[in-house]
Order: sequence, then structure tokens, then C-alpha cells
Amino acid sequence: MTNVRALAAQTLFQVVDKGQSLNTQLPLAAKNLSPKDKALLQQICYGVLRYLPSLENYCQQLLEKPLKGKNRVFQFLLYVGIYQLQHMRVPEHAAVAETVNALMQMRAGGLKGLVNAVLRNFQRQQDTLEESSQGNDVLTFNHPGWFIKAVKEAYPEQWQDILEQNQLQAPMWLRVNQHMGSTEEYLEALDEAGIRAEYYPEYQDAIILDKACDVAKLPGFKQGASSVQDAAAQLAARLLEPQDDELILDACAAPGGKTCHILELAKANVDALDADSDRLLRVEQNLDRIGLEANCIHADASQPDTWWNGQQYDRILLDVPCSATGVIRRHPDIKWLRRKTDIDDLAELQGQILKNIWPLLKSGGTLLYATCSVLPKENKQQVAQFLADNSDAIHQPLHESDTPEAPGLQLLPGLTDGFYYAKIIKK
Ligand SMILES: C[S@@+](CC[C@H](N)C(=O)[O-])C[C@H]1O[C@@H](n2cnc3c(N)ncnc32)[C@H](O)[C@@H]1O
Repeated sequence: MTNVRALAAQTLFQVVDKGQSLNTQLPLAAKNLSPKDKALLQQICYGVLRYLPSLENYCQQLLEKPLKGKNRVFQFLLYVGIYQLQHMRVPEHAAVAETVNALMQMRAGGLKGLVNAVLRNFQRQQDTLEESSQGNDVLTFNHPGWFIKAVKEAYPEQWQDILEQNQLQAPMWLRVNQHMGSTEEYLEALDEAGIRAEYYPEYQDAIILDKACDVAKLPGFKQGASSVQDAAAQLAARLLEPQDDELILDACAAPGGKTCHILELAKANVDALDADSDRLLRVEQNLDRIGLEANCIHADASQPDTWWNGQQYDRILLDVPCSATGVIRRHPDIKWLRRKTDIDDLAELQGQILKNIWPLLKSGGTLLYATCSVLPKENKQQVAQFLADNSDAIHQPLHESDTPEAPGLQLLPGLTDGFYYAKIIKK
């Protein structure tokens, strides 16, 4: 099947109804597409996931009854059609023609009349339909209700801004490999290659590109001169402050962005651990490209007795599994795949990993706890509880208002992704 709209409808059905991640479904759907069609498929899938509640609301009003059972996938095709009309400014005749072509390819020509009518009625009634979202937070901000409530509670002043940022396309940040040259030098190389970029000195190794570009066009990418990594994620290695010859544990390492950064900053001995063997392979691939080495271990960080050799670490990075609610703009499927109950389960797992990894740290050693979440339960509440439970854990402030009761540095999505860091030293 090569019709991009049909592929988008199938992909969205797999993600929203079948709970599959967009990261796994998109490459499967895009396998035989040209680069241009790949980009279109991605744009449509990201867009529909960004505006799903609104699209559902319009269809609810435009259809007598929702499409169900074996016709359910065509409900997603309607979302694709409406998304094109509302956000991509595709002319009505083209949006209808392309969507009908998709129907033909999906062997559902019988739905032509219905799809035609829904898309044309959407155009006619667009203003009224859009007004029907007013006063409803879920339809206004296009996030699940439980998440809006949690963000409102945690950030009474900033909740709207956070939700609006999540709807935007994320910028492309690079990490410059300090082994191979300075950030300023790489900025010059980008300029020579005609790639416009900017440097924010507070994110020492990071450069933001004006426009996302194919990594093959980046100077020295193949040789490891730079990597794609958000500036907030780049703070991990800098805050950990790795030193030459130290023994360091990166306990949840895959796909290895932070492992590579640690090794770019120091000639350290790094154990890179992950519970997912497929993802651990990606750590090895990333290390290979950069030409650095770590000891990759497939194991469960919450059960050190199954893999630890008894040698304590100088530094530990705990980039724990989390809700990923700080990176929704990069992964809009997170909004629909995460459930409210997942947060309690994740917080329990994070607490378990933190507790069981702590004995592996040397006296005087540093532990950096990190998540790409914006939810306090996974972040400051988690670390505050840990500090209260462990008298040998000394809280190390990362900024002026970082206290043991409300510990850590919480970055919200905007210039960078949403991230959380807390630094703890062992007595
Ligand atoms: C946030 S990601 C890590 C990202 C990584 N640090 C980087 O910068 O590329 C969390 C990782 O934790 C791994 N993970 C989940 N549960 C784990 C466990 N019990 N022990 C070790 N790793 C685990 C997941 O497979 C996932 O790769």
C-alpha cells in the first residue's frame, strides 16, 4: 500500500486503538516511501495525534454514528482528511480526492459518499464546529483530562503554556563531541556547510539548528563529531561531572545518548546497563559511531544482586524509565498511550531502582537522578522521599530554590524539552 493517507489511517489505528508506539509503527509504514512521502506521513500522523480530541469531537457531530468494528480504521481516515483541511490548508477538492483515493486503495469504495459528505460538511460548518470546543479544556488544549488536571495542580501559573508548548514541533539540537573540537568550531563548520544554527553558552556542548536537517548533511556526523540530542538531555553528563579514570554506572542507558556524552567528557570506565536488549544494541551502535567504549550490560537496575560485581561506583546516572511527559512535543502518542495509573506504577519502579542502586555508590560519590517527566510524583516528590528515608544521602542544590523538601531542577518544555534532575552525594 503506497497511498500516504491510507498508511496514516492504518498507523493511527495501530497507535490509538491497539496501543502501539508511533516510534515502532511509523518506520514500518514508511518502509517503501520516498523521502517526501515519508515526511508527509510523519506530518499527518503527528498532527492527528496532536489534535485527536478535537478531531473526534468534529466527527461525533458530523457522523450519525461513529465507525466501528471492521470500519473503525476509516474513522481515522476521516481524522486524516479533516486534519488536512483544518491545519494543512490542503484545498477541499484535493483533501477529498486524496482521502477518497485512500478509500479505493483500502477497498472501501462503498464509503466514498459518507467520507465526501463528512469532509464537505466540515468545511461548511468549520467555524461553528471550532466554537463548540470553547470552554472545554480537553478540546481546547488537546490533552487527556487527567494530565491537564495534574499539570494544573503542579504548575498553576504555567499549565497553559506547558500544554501549548507540547503542541509545537520540537527544535533539532545537536551535541558537539568535545573530543573532536569545540562547540564554536563546530558552529563554524555548520556555517560553512550552509546550515544555520545558534549557540546558547549555558548549554555548553549544544547547538540549536534553525531548521531540522538530515544528519547525513551534518559535518563529520558519520565520524562522531556531533549527535542529535536535546539541550536539556545534555545537562545530564555536565551535571554528573565525570572525571578521567572513574568507575561510572549509567543504569538506564539505552539508546545511549548520555553514555556517549559522559565518555566524550572524560576517559572514564562506564558500565552502561539497560533492561531492554534491543535498545542496548543501540547503545553499542551509538558508541561505535563515536569511536568510544563502554561495558554494555543487559540487566535489571532494580536487582543489582543479579549482575553487580561488588565494586562500588564513583558516579551513577539514574535516567529512570518515566512517563516521558516532558517530551510530548517529540512523541505526541504519549498523550494517548499513557494512563493515569501508569504514573503510580512508574513512581514505584523509580523508587525501587533508586533504593536498590544506592548501595552501589561509593562514600563521597555522586548520584544524578533524571527523568524526562514534568510530573512531581516522578520527580521532586520521589527525591524528597528518598532524602527523608536515607540519612547518608546529602542533597546537592542545582539552583537557588533547590531544597531537600522540594529538590531538583525542573525544566519545562520550551526552548528545550521538559526534564528533571536532582543531585545527591553519599556521606
Ligand atoms: C529514559 S530511557 C534512558 C535514555 C538514555 N539514558 C539516553 O540518554 O539515551 C529509560 C531506559 O530505562 C530502561 N529500563 C527500564 N526499566 C529498567 C530496569 N529495571 N533496569 C534497567 N533499565 C531499565 C528502558 O529500557 C529505557 O531504555
